Amino acid sequence: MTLPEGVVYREIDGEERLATQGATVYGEPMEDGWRAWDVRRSKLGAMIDAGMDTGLTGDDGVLYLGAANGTTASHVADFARVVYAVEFASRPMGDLVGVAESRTGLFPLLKDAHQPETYAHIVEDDLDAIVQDVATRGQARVACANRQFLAADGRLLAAIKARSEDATADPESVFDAALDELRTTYEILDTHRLDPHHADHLAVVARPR
Ligand SMILES: C[S@@+](CC[C@H](N)C(=O)[O-])C[C@H]1O[C@@H](n2cnc3c(N)ncnc32)[C@H](O)[C@@H]1O
Repeated sequence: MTLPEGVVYREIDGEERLATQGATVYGEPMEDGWRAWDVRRSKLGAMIDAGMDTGLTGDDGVLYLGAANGTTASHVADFARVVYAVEFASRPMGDLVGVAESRTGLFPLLKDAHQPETYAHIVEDDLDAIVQDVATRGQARVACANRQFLAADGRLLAAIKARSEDATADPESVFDAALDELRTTYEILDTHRLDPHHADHLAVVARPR
């Protein structure tokens, strides 16, 4: 497995953990400036830990959709060149702004990921990756609407939460429908169920068509 530069496995508190270097954010164990990246609390962390090829190399340009209070976005900002972190709820945004204070490449944007035109003047083009974890209805639609920011060889790294689309439907049929919609805009490179840490979530790696 190739980890992005700036992401390592190392022993923290006597346990081999995925880790990045930066200021603490959510009370995660730390050692020598390295922060344990809790894969139970981070879908991208779980994707990397599962050995998925994310295409991230370190020093990446990233658009993060659904940044919440910055648990995962902070780890990405520890190794990426720039992270545009979109979140539409004001409460987690307050925390995210605090997280960005110690990370010069992290730009919190209080925006709706369904409306990329409202941040297209801020976010640069030709980004290396879109990390998406919006856990809301229309997850494939969000990914397709934001494709414009990706470089031709960029990667969509999305976590699709079945229950956010339909709480009663069989997750597999929800995932099939989401993948079909994604295929209108992306070529699917890999998928992986994130159970048990993230129940009924499908991780997707894709590139623009
Ligand atoms: C599961 S949480 C994200 C957790 C975060 N990715 C992490 O690992 O630290 C989903 C977040 O997406 C946000 N969200 C949902 N729909 C959104 C939208 N249309 N635009 C922006 N943010 C959205 C929610 O407010 C919530 O904070």
